[in-house]
Amino acid sequence: MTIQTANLGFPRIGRHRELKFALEAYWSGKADRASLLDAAKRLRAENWRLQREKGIDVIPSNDFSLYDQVLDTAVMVGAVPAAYGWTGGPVDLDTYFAMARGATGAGAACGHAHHGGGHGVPALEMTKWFDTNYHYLVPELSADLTFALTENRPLEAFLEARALGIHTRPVLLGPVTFLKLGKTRDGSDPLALLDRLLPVYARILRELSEAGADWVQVDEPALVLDLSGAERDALRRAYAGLAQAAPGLRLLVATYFGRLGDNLDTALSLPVAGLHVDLVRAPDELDAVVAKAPDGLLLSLGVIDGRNVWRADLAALARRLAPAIARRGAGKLQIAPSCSLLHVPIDTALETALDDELRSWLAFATQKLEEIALLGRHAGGDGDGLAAADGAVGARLTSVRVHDPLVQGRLAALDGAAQRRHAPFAERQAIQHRRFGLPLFPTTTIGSFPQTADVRKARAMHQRGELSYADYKAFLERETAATVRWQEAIGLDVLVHGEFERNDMVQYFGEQLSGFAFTKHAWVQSYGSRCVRPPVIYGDVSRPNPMTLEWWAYAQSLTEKPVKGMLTGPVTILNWSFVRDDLPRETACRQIALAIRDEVLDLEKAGAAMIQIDEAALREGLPLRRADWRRYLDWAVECFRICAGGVDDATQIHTHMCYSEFNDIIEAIAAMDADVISIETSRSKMELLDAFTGHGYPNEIGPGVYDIHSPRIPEAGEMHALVRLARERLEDGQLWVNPDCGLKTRRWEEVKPALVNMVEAARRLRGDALAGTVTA
Ligand SMILES: Nc1nc2c(c(=O)[nH]1)N[C@@H](CNc1ccc(C(=O)N[C@@H](CCC(=O)N[C@@H](CCC(=O)N[C@@H](CCC(=O)O)C(=O)O)C(=O)O)C(=O)O)cc1)CN2
Ligand code: MET
Ligand SMILES: [Zn+2]
Repeated sequence: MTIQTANLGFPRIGRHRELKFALEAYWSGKADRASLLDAAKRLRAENWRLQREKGIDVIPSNDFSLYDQVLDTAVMVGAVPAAYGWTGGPVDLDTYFAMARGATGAGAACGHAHHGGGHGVPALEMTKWFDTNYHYLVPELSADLTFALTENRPLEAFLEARALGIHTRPVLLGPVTFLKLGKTRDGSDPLALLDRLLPVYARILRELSEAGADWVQVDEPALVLDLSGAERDALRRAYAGLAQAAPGLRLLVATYFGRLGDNLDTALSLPVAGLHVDLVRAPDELDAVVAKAPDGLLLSLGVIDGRNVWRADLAALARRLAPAIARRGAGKLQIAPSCSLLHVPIDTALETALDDELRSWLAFATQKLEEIALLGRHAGGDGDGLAAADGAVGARLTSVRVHDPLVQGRLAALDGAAQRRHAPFAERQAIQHRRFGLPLFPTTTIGSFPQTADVRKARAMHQRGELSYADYKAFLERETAATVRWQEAIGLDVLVHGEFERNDMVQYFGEQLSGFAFTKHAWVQSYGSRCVRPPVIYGDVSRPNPMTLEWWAYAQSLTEKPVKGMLTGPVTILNWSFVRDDLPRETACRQIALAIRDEVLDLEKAGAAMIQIDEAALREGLPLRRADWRRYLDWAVECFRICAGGVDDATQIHTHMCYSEFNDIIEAIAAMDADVISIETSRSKMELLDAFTGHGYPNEIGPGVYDIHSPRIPEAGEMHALVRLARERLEDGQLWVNPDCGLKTRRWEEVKPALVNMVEAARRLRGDALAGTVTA
């Protein structure tokens, strides 16, 4: 028995990151508009052909984007804020990129900044797409916004595919999720705009139908979130309207990233022709969905994991699906990935440096298409035809490479003591203040300094064997030394080594830990043209050798000032890696925590007096449903404490978090008990600090005063004013002065004057404090 197969979306960056290079060439003025659009068109064609070749019956279109699909939707419906100077009609490319990345006064796209735009227009705010490491641009809405169709992009994509002989199912971001992801400047409810938005969607659907589309995929991942009654009503109202938009056109509502849970009845009651469910995140929902779905509803079963890289156990899946098929009939079902394949790399075949065994365990987007096709052909059977394909799955679970008795023993012996610093914070603080003798408002940075083209080039040459390790190391030492001297010269109080040796704050550690595999070409889009290669955790994790020690020691040897040891924390490493599916996440995280603890203790032994453990992704890893928060936060905080718990009271533990909102989780942040936390606050004008004030947060805090996502250089006066706002909320003795985040994506020309100004701001603050001019 065969079942129809479908895909929800394919990575758009390109096998060799063609889109990244085309975008960056365009932004830098090295290539023109036509060559960018041409590169994009070639990528779309390549993706459609691949999906057809692999045997996918239902192929998506309009899953491509030059920058971000949420931005595309905003632009399509005319949600372009006045600041961008758009006056109607199709939104041109430079306005589009100005919304994505900001623009300088001349109206040209700015340097390599992704975000923020000097004197011209700032970019839209950017934030995490659900619980992924993909970032979308936040639609800026207002109560008086009138929507208008600027250009029917889904229609263009549909016609483009048809010209290649491929009949596609266009993808739209659903109106309710779109509004829910947006923000209104006036604080009004974005969903109040729904009735004005629906006619635009209706017109898009009508035009698609007239052009010959028979199905449209409408993504409503909001259905896996905690929804209010009003939000559920909005969904019902939206689809009651859209279902009437075009006679004969069928809508499939796609949900993903979690269980429907208490939204299941709402989802099943929408007057649409199809519903997609994520059966990887919510395997237990299959029975309920099948039992409750109205007879005529097409169910798209998301059984191939769109968020992870492991080969699926197809025989087991076929067996699991058999009862559903028997009950509903193959004609009313589709086999699909759990979500768009945007979040996985493109093809394992490029990973020629991985050993064959490991590679045989992996499925990237291309292999997932094959899995979907295979399952579609054999579903409903006894799985016999699939047994051969699954050899790799069994081999992985039992492989000796995966299991390390030493790690397991260490984990079993772990008790609460590992997590406890000796003295409470107040006592540690006194000891540390005596040890360091820092001034009030000590200045520091978050870790990385500019990753210039030269630094990346040297690393690439070293990897290709064109630069010896000795020469590469000497090069990095020169960069590090120059950066340490410069920090000293401008009068920063606490220095960093600059992270020049790191390709990425997660991958760098993944490459040195046992139990991790790393890839050469397995890029995944993070935002716009920026990509990451998430390491793959396949086995028990340990740290065979120190990972950062020599870089820290080298930097510290050059100065009397404290240089922070710089580590990425276990929760962030976990959240930004592909993780094992044969072990609970929290267990994998504890293993990483023990490895980082080893590094912390080695750094301390070598003399590091301050050690920063970055947990940039701790807040972002928060489960989508509030009911799941407590459990996650408990083990996430425990893991951080395992890293930090072994050090002396005189050793100062720092942590850093960015893009974070803390109100909901401030108690967990306090429970981490880092001596100093640096956070992103400059754009929110210190409002973020209210969370810390309201709860009487006792430890030290460095609220970011320099928005590193923008090429703009802040004045000393502005930063001084920001810290004055912070002083209204916190004690002087608690406050540090630092940027929002690392400086790796910035240029030296921006960083140098900005940090000089930051040091000047701290000097003025010390003057204020002496003069007692500001009440604390
Ligand atoms: N993992 C992760 N997630 C994160 C962040 C982060 O820093 N890391 N920050 C937040 C924002 N996300 C970000 C994601 C990526 C980048 C970023 O800068 N990515 C770089 C790649 C970084 C990298 O891995 N660099 C490698 C490889 C560089 C490269 O492309 N080399 C060329 C060759 C270059 C040459 O020959 O000159 C090649 O391989 O083709 C290196 O430096 O070694 C990019 O897309 O350009 C920044 C922020 C949230 N999530
Ligand atoms: N230490 C890291 C850096 O400065 C922290 C970055 S958080 C995304 O780059
Ligand atoms: Zn950061």
